[in-house]
Amino acid sequence: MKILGVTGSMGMGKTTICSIFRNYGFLVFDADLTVHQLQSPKGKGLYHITQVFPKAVKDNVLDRQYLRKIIVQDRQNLKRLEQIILPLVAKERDKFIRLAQAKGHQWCILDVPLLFEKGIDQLCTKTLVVDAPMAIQKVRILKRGKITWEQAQAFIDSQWPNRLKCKKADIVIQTGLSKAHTFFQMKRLICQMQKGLL
Ligand SMILES: CC(C)(COP(=O)(O)OP(=O)(O)OC[C@H]1O[C@@H](n2cnc3c(N)ncnc32)[C@H](O)[C@@H]1O)[C@@H](O)C(=O)NCCC(=O)NCCS
Ligand SMILES: Nc1ncnc2c1ncn2[C@@H]1O[C@H](COP(=O)(O)OP(=O)(O)OP(=O)(O)O)[C@@H](O)[C@H]1O
Repeated sequence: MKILGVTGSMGMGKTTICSIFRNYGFLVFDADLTVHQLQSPKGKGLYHITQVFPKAVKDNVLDRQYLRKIIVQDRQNLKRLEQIILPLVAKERDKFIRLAQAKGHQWCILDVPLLFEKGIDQLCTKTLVVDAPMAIQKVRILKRGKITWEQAQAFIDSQWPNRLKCKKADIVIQTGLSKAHTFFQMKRLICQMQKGLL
């Protein structure tokens, strides 16, 4: 089975293009969603977070706003959080890959924001980076209203710049124009994948 690693900075369009893959029947592993599941009240990560950040969990619920705040105050807190969560994400990802293989899929897709930073590209047959101009990225993030630009920058700065990722990737999908333009690029790519041309 071939593995396509999908990545890109915050708000570049990873979720959008992965939903196109799903619509075409591909199995997609979503690392951000897995993090959220691991941090849910019954998730395997919550207890460990409580040990390192006692104030971040109240009544068995993770206070995401508090964590975002302490990450902006001290970027080492993001590293500490990664040390707890990323090994658990890796276990879930490996399980997912084994399942996709057992189901006989030709390809499986890994949607992982830290694909290059954490060397997960080594597992992939091909890599894809989703890209858009930074001005568009900023508008998208602020439009969601979930986090401030200062908070967003703490995450963006801890990732490789998107232009570096684009240089390293086998495939780049541009999402700065219309959704129709994104869909057109995706349709061409999926056609190549299905025909075994990639
Ligand atoms: C700090 C937390 C609790 C904030 O939760 P919140 O719901 O507000 O944000 P969410 O998880 O939706 O992430 C927001 C954006 O930040 C990006 N992001 C999350 N963690 C990181 C990180 N360690 N480095 C760079 N970008 C990150 C996400 O890809 C997304 O684009 C959460 O992001 C977290 O637990 N991060 C650590 C886990 C991690 O490293 N995830 C990376 C993906 S494998
Ligand atoms: N041409 C386009 N292609 C893809 N997404 C677009 C396009 N135009 C606008 N968008 C919008 O950009 C927003 C960000 O996309 P998306 O949530 O897929 O990014 P993401 O990379 O998954 O972000 P994050 O890592 O922060 O979760 C979405 O609201 C999406 O609808």
